Amino acid sequence: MSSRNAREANLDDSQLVVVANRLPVDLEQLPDGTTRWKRSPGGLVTALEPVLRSNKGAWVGWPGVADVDVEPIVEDGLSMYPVRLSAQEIADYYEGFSNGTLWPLYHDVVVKPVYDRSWWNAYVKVNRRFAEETAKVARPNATVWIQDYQLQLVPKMLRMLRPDLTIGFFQHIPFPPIEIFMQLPWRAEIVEGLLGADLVGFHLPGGAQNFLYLANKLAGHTVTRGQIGVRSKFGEVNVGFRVVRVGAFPISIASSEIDELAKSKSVRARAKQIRAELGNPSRIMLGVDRLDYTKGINIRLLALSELFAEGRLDPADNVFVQLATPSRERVDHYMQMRDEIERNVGRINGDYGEVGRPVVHYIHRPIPRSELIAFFVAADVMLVTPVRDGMNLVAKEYVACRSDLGGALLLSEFTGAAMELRQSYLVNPHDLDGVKDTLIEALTQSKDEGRSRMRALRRQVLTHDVDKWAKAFLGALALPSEKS
Ligand SMILES: O=P(O)(O)OC[C@H]1O[C@H](O[C@H]2O[C@H](CO)[C@@H](O)[C@H](O)[C@H]2O)[C@H](O)[C@@H](O)[C@@H]1O
Ligand SMILES: Nc1ccn([C@@H]2O[C@H](COP(=O)(O)OP(=O)(O)O)[C@@H](O)[C@H]2O)c(=O)n1
Repeated sequence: MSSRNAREANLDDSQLVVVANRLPVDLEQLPDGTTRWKRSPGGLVTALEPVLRSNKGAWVGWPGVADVDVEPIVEDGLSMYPVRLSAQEIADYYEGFSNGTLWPLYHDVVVKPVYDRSWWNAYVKVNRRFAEETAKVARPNATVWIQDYQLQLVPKMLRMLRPDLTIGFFQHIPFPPIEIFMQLPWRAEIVEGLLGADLVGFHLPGGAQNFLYLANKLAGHTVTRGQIGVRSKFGEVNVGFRVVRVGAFPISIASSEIDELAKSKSVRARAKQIRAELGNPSRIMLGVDRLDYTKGINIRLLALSELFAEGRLDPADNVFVQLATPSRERVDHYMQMRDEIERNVGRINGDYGEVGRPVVHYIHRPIPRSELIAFFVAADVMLVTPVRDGMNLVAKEYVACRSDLGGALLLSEFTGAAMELRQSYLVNPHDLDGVKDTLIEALTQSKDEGRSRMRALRRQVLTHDVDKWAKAFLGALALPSEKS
């Protein structure tokens, strides 16, 4: 990594500043006391890192560990400005309010959100720190792009500190139905916080529409009435002398880069080797997720175990590989879910595996990108079964890897990706019989059916990449916003 201290660099970069809870790299403290940087988990980083590197911008975020002072660094044209968080702030702001309150609330209250006033106070305090750090880094009249639910108060706080800036906000998780959002004791503060931006973006028109309604109901502003489109027909909120635009911008991946990587000889060879290592089964099923209760991993396991039990799938000839990145490991619901998943993996292998031939292969650690791509190339059916997901980039990555037009994508209707990937095998993850039947359909599809579906899916993913997403958002942010 060719890095140098950002303060020594010519800071031409602070014209575009991304502000996100995490930096794209996490500082890892090794047992011998030394440290090294590793890639941060999750789709936000997957999507934004290539955009920012090519724009030579700056990134303000937490370096992933508590109580460390890290100097700003420049790496391959990207300047990174670490925000220090204490262990208590991580517990209250990140694990608490962000992931114990907002995450479940915004994901259809799939587990019960906790409303804790001290977590809220920490959220306000940390959001203020992010706003202050950003105010120091951004050049005069710069564009600042704030990311996600952890930082919803930053737009307003930053506008108060730096009225010269153009401020965009993008929400990477679903924006919930109004009646669910109304549970939040601090609902008006969140809506007011977001309205500090010039443009508030969501993956789907539905989320944008919900927010527009709340801007009127909770904050009392006048708003436009028409239906919001995809990258078009933005809604508008009149906030004093300003107009705040509201729009839908479905995020994506660096499609051609992944397509190229997946076509490489080394990845093809590794995919073959993976199949051989798995005992050359006739079908490989794959799941790739952060270990999160929204991802519906247990639904897959349950569907599989019932199909084995009913004799509709032969455990001697079908394997399932679940690659799971550790995530939010100190949050209660995540600990419970991990225990449950690991119990189920053990049970299925106990019931249907043989010595040296498990039916479920479960990896709970991050794996290198090229290895992940080889798994996508090897998989006959990709299982993406979240009960709710903002987008789900994994589904798009799988499609980008299948230039051979092989494979099948089984996709939950409750992901943002389902709006675009209509030719996948769509399922309602709450309907277990439906999931089982559709899985059998995907496993037994004819070659022609599979090729025709994959061709259509690839057309979508390759023509709508992350660059298009960023350009659409930044283009809308650059539109003049004075009241006419
Ligand atoms: O930072 P963590 O707490 O470890 O979590 C990782 C990221 O998870 C979430 O990702 C979301 O963004 C994706 C890209 O837009 C989207 O495809 C996915 O549906 C979302 O769940 C979270 O929103 C990020 O802030 C986290 O960094
Ligand atoms: N074991 C895993 C699982 C996911 N990932 C990556 O993490 C990202 C997950 O993004 P996503 O949009 O599907 O979901 P979130 O984790 O952001 O909620 C994708 O880019 C995956 O390729 C990984 O690198 N290793």
